[in-house]
Amino acid sequence: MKQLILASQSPRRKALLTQLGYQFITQAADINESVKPNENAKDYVVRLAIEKAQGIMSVLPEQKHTQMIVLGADTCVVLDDEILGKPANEAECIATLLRLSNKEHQVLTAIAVVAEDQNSQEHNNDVITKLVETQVQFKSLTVDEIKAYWRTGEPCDKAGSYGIQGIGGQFVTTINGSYSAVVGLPLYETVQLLEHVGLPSSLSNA
Ligand SMILES: Cc1cn([C@H]2C[C@H](O)[C@@H](COP(=O)(O)OP(=O)(O)OP(=O)(O)O)O2)c(=O)[nH]c1=O
Repeated sequence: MKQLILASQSPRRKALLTQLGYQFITQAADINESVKPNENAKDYVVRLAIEKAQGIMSVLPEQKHTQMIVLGADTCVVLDDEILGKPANEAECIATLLRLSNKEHQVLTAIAVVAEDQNSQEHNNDVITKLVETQVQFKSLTVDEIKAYWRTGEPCDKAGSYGIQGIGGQFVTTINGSYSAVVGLPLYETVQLLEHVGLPSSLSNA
């Protein structure tokens, strides 16, 4: 038997994985999200996705007849090679959204799947990853508009201070890439990785 665990506290990731028809449980991974010196954005999101998945795998109790499979993900917004994180307060939200205003930025989402190696005594678990990059173009924003957006409460827990799936969707003029990746979990790539570790999608006969 296999048990899938989503290493996330994000309601959006939970909803997206549910949308695919997978049975899973969630467990929030508590990791240090600071960027390492000289670490680029792509390396950063991949490292965090792996650390979230491995962090949960390392605290799971061993099950005799069940193989544990943990999925972790991380999303960040990048403008001119700079990572724009979640806003700590209104001023940071305003500063971030003014920078995104009338420009194109990148949203990077990495996913990592760690599958328990039941034959190994040393916990040599396999890790596989995917990185998805999406280009997002914003309309021009005014400070008043951004202040009103902050008051909705939507930006506070979102990378780049906006949610494309919510009220913030009206800022986006075009997107080139994966919508689900911007929200937090790329559906196509998630199925690819899960199928690779023996968890077929609900549409597969495998
Ligand atoms: C750009 C963008 C980000 N986001 C979200 C996705 C992520 O949940 C969040 C980025 O933070 P993450 O650190 O990737 O995830 P999280 O802290 O919400 O959850 P966990 O680490 O437990 O998995 O921003 C949106 O919901 N919509 C958007 O349009």
